[in-house]
Amino acid sequence: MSEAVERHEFGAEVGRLLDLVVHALYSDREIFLRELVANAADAVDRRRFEALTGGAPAVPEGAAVRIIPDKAARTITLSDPGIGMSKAEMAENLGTIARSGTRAFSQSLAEAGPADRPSLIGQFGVGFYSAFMVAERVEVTSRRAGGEEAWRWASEGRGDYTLAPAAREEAGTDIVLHVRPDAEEFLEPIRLRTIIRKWADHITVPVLIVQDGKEEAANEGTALWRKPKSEVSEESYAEFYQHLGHFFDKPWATLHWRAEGTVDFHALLFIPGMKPFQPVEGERESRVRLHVRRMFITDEAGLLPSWLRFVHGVVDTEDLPLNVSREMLQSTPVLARIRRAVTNRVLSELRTRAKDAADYAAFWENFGPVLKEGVWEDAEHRKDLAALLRFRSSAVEGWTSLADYVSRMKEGQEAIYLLSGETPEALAKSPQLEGFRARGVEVLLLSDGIDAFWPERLGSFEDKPIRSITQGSVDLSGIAGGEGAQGEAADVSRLLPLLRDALKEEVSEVRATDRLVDSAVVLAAPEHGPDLHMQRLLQRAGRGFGAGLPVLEINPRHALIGKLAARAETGGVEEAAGFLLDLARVQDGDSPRDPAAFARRVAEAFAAGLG
Ligand SMILES: Nc1ncnc2c1ncn2[C@@H]1O[C@H](COP(=O)(O)OP(=O)(O)OP(=O)(O)O)[C@@H](O)[C@H]1O
Repeated sequence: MSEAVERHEFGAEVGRLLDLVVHALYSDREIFLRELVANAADAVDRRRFEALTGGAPAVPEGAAVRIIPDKAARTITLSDPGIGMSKAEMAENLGTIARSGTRAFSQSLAEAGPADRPSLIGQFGVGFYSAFMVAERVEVTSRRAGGEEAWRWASEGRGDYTLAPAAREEAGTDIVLHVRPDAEEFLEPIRLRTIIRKWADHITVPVLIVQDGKEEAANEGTALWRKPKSEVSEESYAEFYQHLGHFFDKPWATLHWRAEGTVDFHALLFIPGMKPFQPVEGERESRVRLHVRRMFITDEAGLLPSWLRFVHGVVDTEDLPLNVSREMLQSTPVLARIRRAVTNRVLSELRTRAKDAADYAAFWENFGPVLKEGVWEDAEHRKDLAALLRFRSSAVEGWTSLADYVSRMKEGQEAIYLLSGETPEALAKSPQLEGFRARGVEVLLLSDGIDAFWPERLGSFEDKPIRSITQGSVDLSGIAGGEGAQGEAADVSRLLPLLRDALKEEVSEVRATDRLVDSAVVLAAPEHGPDLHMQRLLQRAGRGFGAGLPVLEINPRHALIGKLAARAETGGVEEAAGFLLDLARVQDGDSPRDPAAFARRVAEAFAAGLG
């Protein structure tokens, strides 16, 4: 080994990951080619874009990814004139795992069925390592576009890799795979061509297989989105969709159209039929790809608002110059027009599909929470989005819409009521619902994180105000039908001031309520300001201070309150006051202020009850 060769350990997780990739995906080994060709084509696209913006020398005429199998040497070489990698980039990109750890990957691998496994490689950004499924040694020689030196990275896929100075005339990357004895099938040009056809046909950079000095195109490279709809089969759409987003199912919706007029573009968009393994919530920006006259420009043009970031696809326009710069992408009215058109088209598709409740539910369960973000942050589309929302409800099974809720509202009911919290199961059992149930008034049950936020922004639907039932006092007396709370109400006029006094540090008000039936107490939020769920979120974020104190509501028809009201004459309700507050907290899924003391008291009471 020459002195210039540096030996490096892999980042801590790489070794284990390599092992996982090589063994778990053995039967899908052919995807190594898809991954390496996709990386090479990406590198060409990236160089093209950097050249436009002045950073890198232009991509040479006739740029292509070349695959060169050599039976005698038992190697496969992939060569691309792309952006290349500097020494530091090689160490970073090929020696560590940037995006996600081994644990997340192996967990997903364990959960996924065999058919789904190949797509995980792409989703976790570990495609390069799939080379070791077929190679016992991998050498990567690369020269960064704009750089002077070339470096060679080499590894046998065990604990370490080496980096050494190398030579390469032009910018780009060569990857040499020393094929394992059990993977010789991949030295056959025919086998390679079949794999490219299957996995990489849509790659717009030409992919050539080189044999005996002759080059043969392996991919069709037609831009699928520019073909007329009638010429594209469902399978081609599905393949392209799978290739784009590393999916393995069928898209829930395929939108393929050509816009002509004020702005000219082709678009092919997919709404996935499944949630990606990487939570959508993590990534905020739309990754729809922008092409100009077929050529890939960027996937960071924000072609859709972030609340539609689950949509994948391509928009290809004639109306931008090929040398569009980053600054221009931000300011050009052409893109603003495309954005508007594309957003509206997706919304109209959702509206149409929402007419079939079962079909729409499949979409809603995957991406509903993301769509709700739009109600919160996008004033322009808020109204449209409100009609697309779906909810669990205290009155009906399955999903329901705001329009359906309004159609079921009772005579005299003024508002759309909702309750938000952590899980649908806990919400359905909440004592907050008792009075509403007794009067037959429906309440929408919301359990996504974003639900604490958007209802306030929407404010109303079809002129009916939207109200959280944990906020302020709720007056249900004007609603027709349902008798509400039964039984005699105790006189709590003496009890209330005593409770207020005992709890003055902890609640802003204590009052009688008729919204309870079986429970003795319940907490509510003050009329103005955040509702209870929001208060809890604020508290957890360490911002409870601004949230204000809750209101304690007591049920004068409950035996416990009746007995305390009688005791109020003689005093001694301070201790009971704390207990009532704890009781209300526990009902909402919070901890009592002193859990041990609370538990002791409940045990004593239970024992007394046993006689
Ligand atoms: N031929 C290449 N030319 C330039 N850079 C490359 C090349 N191949 C790989 N890289 C770099 O190495 C990184 C790691 O590649 P890998 O396939 O493991 O993950 P990824 O490409 O980030 O993920 P995904 O394949 O899911 O998009 C790439 O992001 C890229 O920066």
